[in-house]
Amino acid sequence: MKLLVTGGAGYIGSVVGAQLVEAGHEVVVLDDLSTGHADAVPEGARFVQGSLREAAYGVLAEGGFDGVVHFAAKSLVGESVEQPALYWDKNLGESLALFDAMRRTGVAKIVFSSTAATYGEPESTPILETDPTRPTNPYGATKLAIDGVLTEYARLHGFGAVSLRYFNVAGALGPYGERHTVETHLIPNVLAVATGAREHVKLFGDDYPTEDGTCIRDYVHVVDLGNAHLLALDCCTEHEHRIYNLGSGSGYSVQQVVDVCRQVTGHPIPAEIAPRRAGDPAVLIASSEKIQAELGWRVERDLATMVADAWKFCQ
Ligand SMILES: NC(=O)c1ccc[n+]([C@@H]2O[C@H](COP(=O)([O-])OP(=O)(O)OC[C@H]3O[C@@H](n4cnc5c(N)ncnc54)[C@H](O)[C@@H]3O)[C@@H](O)[C@H]2O)c1
Ligand SMILES: O=c1ccn([C@@H]2O[C@H](COP(=O)(O)OP(=O)(O)O[C@H]3O[C@H](CO)[C@H](O)[C@H](O)[C@H]3O)[C@@H](O)[C@H]2O)c(=O)[nH]1
Repeated sequence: MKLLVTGGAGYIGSVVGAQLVEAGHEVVVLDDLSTGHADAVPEGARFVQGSLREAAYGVLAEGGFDGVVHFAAKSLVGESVEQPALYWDKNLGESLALFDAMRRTGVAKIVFSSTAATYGEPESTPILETDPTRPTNPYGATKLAIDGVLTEYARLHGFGAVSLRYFNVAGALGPYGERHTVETHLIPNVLAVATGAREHVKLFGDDYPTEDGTCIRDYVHVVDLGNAHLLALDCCTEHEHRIYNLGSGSGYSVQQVVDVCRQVTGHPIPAEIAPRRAGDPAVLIASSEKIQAELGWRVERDLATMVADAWKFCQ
């Protein structure tokens, strides 16, 4: 397939872009480099620098595209609370420009990066796709709105769309990995202590109603996540919008993640208990049974592998 990969200079887009190239697809990356890096664009992909609003139509109008894999977004929860209008404009507004460009150029197939943040604070775990969606921050609200637009565009314009709701993505694929200038994610922050870039890691809260008092999350290896995209591309069916959770179904506490990082790196990684981070749910675990049953997706890499691969990447 000839695919437009938006956000292919970012963390997940560069890894999955590399997997798409490896699988034999022709990949064109569109990225404005707002949080990505030009040298992260996967080898073998063509790179167009620009925003979705400025450049998506021009690229798709070249012709020959079979589909779009849409990673481009702003995704810092705290920033979204401080600047909600920026998130509505950049996430929903720019996605609408992309979908309009697809409609005008007759490209109907799309796989979209949705998020666990669309669910908000869960009533029960593991979280099912049919559970209530009550985002607790503008980031999650913009992603939920884009999911809603895709449902309508499938019905009204014949899009064949798949939204993948990622839980906590971690790990790397060789030279492609996570290097955000503003890093909020746990594993890269913990590993930054082992590389010497930070003195210690802060653990945000140890008084949650969990066994060790720290938050529990469901981590999924970015390569397993990429495999789900390959399967999703093959199941995009006109007039249909499917939504799948992507997680491992297992939860690890912040404290357990730090312990795995200590084992993998052999570094003591000093940690300091800090106040809770606003808006963090105590436990987020996905049920990924739907994508397993319908597409045959399987998790093949465990937390130690995610940490080991991220560690190789950041050394
Ligand atoms: N990292 C996670 O754990 C996680 C979890 C759930 C969902 N997601 C979603 O996955 C996607 C990728 O996340 P990531 O961690 O790789 O983020 P990232 O910031 O590393 O990558 C996003 C890329 O999109 C580009 N971009 C942003 N807005 C753009 C625009 N309007 N036009 C063109 N390019 C633009 C950025 O420059 C960057 O290269 C995002 O949609 C994010 O919301 C990530
Ligand atoms: O330096 C840090 C960083 C994180 N944490 C804790 O580690 C856990 C995981 O935090 P991350 O920031 O790595 O991930 P989140 O669970 O907050 O966020 C993930 O899930 C969200 C949905 O809830 C969004 O989808 C988001 O993009 C995705 O990264 C949280 O309890 C957080 O408080 C720390 O203790 N110290």
